[in-house]
Amino acid sequence: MSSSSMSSSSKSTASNFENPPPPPTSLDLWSQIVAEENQHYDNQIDIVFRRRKPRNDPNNVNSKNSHDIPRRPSRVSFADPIKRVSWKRSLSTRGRTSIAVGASLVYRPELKKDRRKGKPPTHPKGNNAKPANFDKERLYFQEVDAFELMEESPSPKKVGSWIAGNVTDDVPLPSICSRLEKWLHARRLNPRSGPSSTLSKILDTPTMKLETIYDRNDSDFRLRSLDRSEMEFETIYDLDHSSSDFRLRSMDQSELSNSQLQNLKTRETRSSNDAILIRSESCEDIEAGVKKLSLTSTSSSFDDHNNSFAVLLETCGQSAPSMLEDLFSRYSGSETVVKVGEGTYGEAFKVGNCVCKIVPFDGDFRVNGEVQKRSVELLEEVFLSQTLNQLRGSDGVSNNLCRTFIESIEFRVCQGLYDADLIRAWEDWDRKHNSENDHPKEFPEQQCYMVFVQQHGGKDLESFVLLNIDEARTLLVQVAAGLAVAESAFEFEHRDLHWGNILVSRSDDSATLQFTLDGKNLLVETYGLIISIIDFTLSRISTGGSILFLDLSSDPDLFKGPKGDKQSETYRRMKAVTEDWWEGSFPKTNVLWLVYLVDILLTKKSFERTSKDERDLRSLKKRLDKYASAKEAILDPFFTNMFVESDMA
Ligand SMILES: Nc1ncnc2c1ncn2[C@@H]1O[C@H](COP(=O)(O)OP(=O)(O)OP(=O)(O)O)[C@@H](O)[C@H]1O
Repeated sequence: MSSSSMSSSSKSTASNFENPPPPPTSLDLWSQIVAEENQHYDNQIDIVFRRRKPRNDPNNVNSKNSHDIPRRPSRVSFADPIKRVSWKRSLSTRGRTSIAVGASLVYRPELKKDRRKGKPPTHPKGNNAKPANFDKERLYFQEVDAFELMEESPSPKKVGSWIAGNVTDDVPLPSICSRLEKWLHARRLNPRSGPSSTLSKILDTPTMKLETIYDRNDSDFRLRSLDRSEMEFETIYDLDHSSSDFRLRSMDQSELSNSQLQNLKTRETRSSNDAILIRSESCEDIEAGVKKLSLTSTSSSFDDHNNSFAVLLETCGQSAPSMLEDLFSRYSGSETVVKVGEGTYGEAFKVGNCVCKIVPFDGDFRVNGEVQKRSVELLEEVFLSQTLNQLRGSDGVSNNLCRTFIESIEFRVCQGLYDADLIRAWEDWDRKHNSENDHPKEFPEQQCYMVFVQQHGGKDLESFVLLNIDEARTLLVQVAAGLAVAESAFEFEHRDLHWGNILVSRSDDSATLQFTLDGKNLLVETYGLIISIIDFTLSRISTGGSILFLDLSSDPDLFKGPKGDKQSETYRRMKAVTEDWWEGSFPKTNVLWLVYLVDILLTKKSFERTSKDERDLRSLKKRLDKYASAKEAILDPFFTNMFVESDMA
């Protein structure tokens, strides 16, 4: 990273704090608390760098063309000096984490250095970070809760200082009084105030309808304390879907693999005999939900972790993790498994007609130089993918439909070793492409994986060879129309639409593709190309009940990429547009990625084109600047000329 890019980035950060975003008007107290928390956490934060490596793909003819600009320099990770890493995404500070959960979660503090929202950390990086001090932290949260108890008890009117401006003084506060509870209460009254929370999302999300109970003595649910001897094979999260309540049952040891048993034993021992039950039930009373989650009383951070793990399992329709081998054999048939790509977190394998993206999670060691994702983060990615799946229309008639977002076929929690076929596929790919990821044979037997089974979307744009301007144009129109549809349906913003996240495949099946935008149909020419958008890690979406987003303000390095590099400039432009308030809806970010895409086509991809084609692309880029959303952009003549048919005015 050049020092000039560093300084420009820090300048932009400073100005953002001088001019805070307007919408969350009542966050003063919140900011104070976060600031105080950050002080307490400063010593625990560690920066690692999320990599998007430049590929040395010998088949990538584009890398040899005259339009190429030099690859951005890689830099060395603090975590593993052998690995190349890029400036991109130091998502060790991944923000799609609940404030509420984050405040209590310290179950692996040596790894999770900065899980809270707020200002970028100013602490020492990497190995210089000091070890966590849990006593201080415990004391701090006790103080915070004690303070709020005092504040609430005498007069509910004091809530005015906490809740956003449109909340009246006569709203009674719930008797429960942790920071989390009060925040959730405020959020219910004013859903747009304050940062969002995974936990509240789980409680709020209408599609999930779940309730979590930590009551080991509640006879209604036939739960009881398990004694030590039973803990050998207890609490396997076996959720009996045949009854209205899911019931926990003991599973026989023979039903589980050794690794599953060991892992579950470990989890349960950590939970100190608390049984966890998940019921499929609407959660109408947020306070009741909060009470039951009870983050402040008896439950430990391990409970929270186990809770999201259990919810993740339930969301995937599982009672216990599967073996990778079993999952893959369901899809592969007689075909061999082939690795098709890798990302910072995921390894993608083609199996039959699908791609399985395997993401290790919840382990307490780094993978590919990164802190592993946690159950709760995967849960949100699953929600997000499920929501985007709805655009495919399988849930019935809708006003907004498209097939541009990769289809998620199944989500599966797995555990155990990579089997021989997967190892072979991984090593084959490594020989050809020189993998930058850790060899999966190093992973322990207890390692958990989230497997996203997806439609095979083809090759990413970085390595795909475009033949002519028609292919470039259909690519642009499909991306723009897809974004417009998702924007309209779910206020969706991708926020990371670089050329590794756009997949391209050739197909003679469909000369045209239909999009439905606000009830109006439009048909676009494909010229034999089908585009699929992947990787929703940074995306923002509104599911109706909740907003899922990644708080990039806690990831300052994302904005420190090389000056002049189109991708890093796009992150910086997004930051300027959002004013670092990532929860907000800013469809302009989609337009910024369209601009990036035009730039990429002009400067990094070679295909048959005339100078008029280049002029057209350049003037499109100029016009894009004035559009506030993909929905506006799609009405540009560059795109409408590609419509074969359209109901749109
Ligand atoms: N459905 C798919 N079809 C075909 N290839 C895919 C698919 N999903 C992923 N890939 C390949 O795997 C690569 C990595 O996938 P992806 O970007 O989703 O992983 P990631 O770990 O989330 O990456 P990132 O580093 O951006 O976080 C992609 O660039 C692509 O080449």
